[in-house]
Amino acid sequence: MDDGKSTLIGRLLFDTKNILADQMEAIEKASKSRNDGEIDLALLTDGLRSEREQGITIDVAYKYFQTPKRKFISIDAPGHIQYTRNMVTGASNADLAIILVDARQGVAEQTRRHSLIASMLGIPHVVVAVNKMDLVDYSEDRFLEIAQSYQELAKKLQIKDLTIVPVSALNGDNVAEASPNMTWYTGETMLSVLEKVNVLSDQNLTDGRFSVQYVVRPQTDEYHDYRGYAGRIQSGTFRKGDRITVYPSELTSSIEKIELGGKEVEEAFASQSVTVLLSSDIDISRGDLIVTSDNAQPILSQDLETLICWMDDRKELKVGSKFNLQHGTSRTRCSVRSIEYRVDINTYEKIEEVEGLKLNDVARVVLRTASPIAYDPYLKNRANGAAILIDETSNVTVGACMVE
Ligand SMILES: Nc1nc2c(ncn2[C@@H]2O[C@H](COP(=O)(O)OP(=O)(O)OP(=O)(O)O)[C@@H](O)[C@H]2O)c(=O)[nH]1
Repeated sequence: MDDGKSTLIGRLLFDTKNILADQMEAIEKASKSRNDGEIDLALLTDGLRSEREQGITIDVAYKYFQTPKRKFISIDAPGHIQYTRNMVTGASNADLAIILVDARQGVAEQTRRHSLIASMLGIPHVVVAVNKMDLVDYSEDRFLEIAQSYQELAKKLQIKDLTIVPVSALNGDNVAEASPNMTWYTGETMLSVLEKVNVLSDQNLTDGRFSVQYVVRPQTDEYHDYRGYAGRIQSGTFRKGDRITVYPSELTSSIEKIELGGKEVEEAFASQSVTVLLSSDIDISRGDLIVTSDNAQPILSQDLETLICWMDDRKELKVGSKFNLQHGTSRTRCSVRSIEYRVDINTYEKIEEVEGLKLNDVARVVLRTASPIAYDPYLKNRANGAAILIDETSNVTVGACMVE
């Protein structure tokens, strides 16, 4: 909290000229009414803050910006512990996580928690912004001290690609432009890291997974033979003629037609929403998973070993607790068979013999589902390896699961 998240995002938008003239005017006006009269870039993201103060539950805030090299979506995961839930839901399909550290405080509990979650979520690239360098006289020694303690943490979490940048979000040092105040730093600016990071290799582009959202069956004579399956491709590519297997039934067929935005296409790939028609009439319903037969197949099972981030502040997760498990478009009941261990947030050690999970606890939990689900291990396929736990009575999301 208050590490400078809003200011950093504001600075990125400002320096990359992604702020509209009218927004800028409003910010200048609002800043003038404050005592120091300096432009407060945090005001850009402050719509969020006033909502939060009114106690309205906000979900993840998305901000879009671009440079000549790339388009970005920034997902704001507010820093307070209670907001970890937003971080989990927002971050499971993120390519890169920026973790902010206040240079005066160094690596804090929140840094450890967010880093653990980034690593659990398999976010492939982590950039640590050591912020407020202006408040520590742009000291190289202070930066190196923080960088070293973060590197130790990163090693334990097996974070693969790590970059640590000293910045001042307020003044713009090393955000989009190299800092004249930290000539000892010879690495890249934050923006240049964001622009160069290789994200294509992070997606699973081979294993076709398509979770059926609707069965399309127009009730008119003209279309009486039409039977399409609409949904979003979670991973991989689907081509006309591909052999497919449907889960959980394991019935097979092949793709006759793919429709994208009302037009027929030869192929479609991850994150596109399409309607698929098959060459034979097999029984498929909402929640089924269509898979390309010639690639790796998912695991079909009722027993799931998962890493869970528990998000309920009222109830604890206990052995025997029952939930609805939402995986892709399928929903099934499940119960907790065992809690193997909980992860200590400070040392990342495994604590065994755990009675129950409290808000924000991260643990390894074995679940048993009422009907089999077709999943992939999360680290192989993030889209088809993640699921959420839903409270049966309140219908609220109470846990995020990464299937192992
Ligand atoms: N001196 C200095 N102050 C900064 C810097 N970055 C942010 N601040 C100040 O730190 C305070 C908190 O900044 P915010 O951007 O609102 O922090 P936040 O992390 O978004 O805070 P929450 O939204 O409450 O989680 C503000 O007063 C900022 O002006 C910096 O690089 N240097």
